[in-house]
Amino acid sequence: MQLQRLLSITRKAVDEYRMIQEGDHIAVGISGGKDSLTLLYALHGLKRFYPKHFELSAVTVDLGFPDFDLEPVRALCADLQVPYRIVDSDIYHILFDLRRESNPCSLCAKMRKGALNQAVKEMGCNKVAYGHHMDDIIETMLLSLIFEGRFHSFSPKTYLDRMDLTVIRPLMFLGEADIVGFQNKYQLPAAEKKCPVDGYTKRQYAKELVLTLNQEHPGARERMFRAVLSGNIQGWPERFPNTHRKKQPE
Ligand SMILES: Nc1ncnc2c1ncn2[C@@H]1O[C@H](COP(=O)(O)OP(=O)(O)OP(=O)(O)O)[C@@H](O)[C@H]1O
Repeated sequence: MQLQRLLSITRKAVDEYRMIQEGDHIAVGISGGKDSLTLLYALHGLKRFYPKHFELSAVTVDLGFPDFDLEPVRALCADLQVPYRIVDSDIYHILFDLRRESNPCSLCAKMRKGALNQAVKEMGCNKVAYGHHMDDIIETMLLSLIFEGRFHSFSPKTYLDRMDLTVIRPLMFLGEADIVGFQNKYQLPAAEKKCPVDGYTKRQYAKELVLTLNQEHPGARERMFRAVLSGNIQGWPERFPNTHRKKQPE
């Protein structure tokens, strides 16, 4: 995928869900993986021509995984002239050495988000951007259906009251395959994942389920995504379709 296409699809999400306002300071949450590095490129590119001016920073909560090297990410941020902060944490040590958790994902996410939001606030940002994409949204919807008995997925834009911080997900219209294509084309320095439970999670199960459903019923993946968009899911903001590239009110 070309940078131009990435920017166009990102802009569609940003416009239609009014993710960015004049004067925003947005922190990109960087895990080191392909999604968040693609997001960094997307927002860095958008910043150059988007009519609403915003500041961009980047932050990683270092979970403390052995041999996890963030130097290439640091170099990329320096190259793009995006201020970058690494926050050290003991999350790996707590989960895998002390507690020996067999299902560490939800506790890990909770601790990581706490540390990330705190750092973002300290950096003076009012928004934090996550690299979640279309397939993440579909998989989360399926997991919610199967395990919680409700039609739900995370929202494109969420205001966190207690933190006075807004979470945005500008890659929501981008499929994972497009991100892999972008990563390969632009040689993104994605850090190798070291998580012991990778590949054995419920999310992996949902990923494989979507793949199978889509193979057996071509187009099912897109139809599920459309259902999410039009599903009046609790907590989702109003969508302004086709406002893409049209002038928006302040
Ligand atoms: N350690 C972290 N520090 C900062 N931000 C993070 C961290 N981990 C995750 N994030 C943010 O949360 C998003 C979703 O996290 P998740 O663990 O689902 O990532 P992922 O799907 O593996 O994406 P990626 O390819 O970016 O690792 C990431 O895209 C990123 O924006």
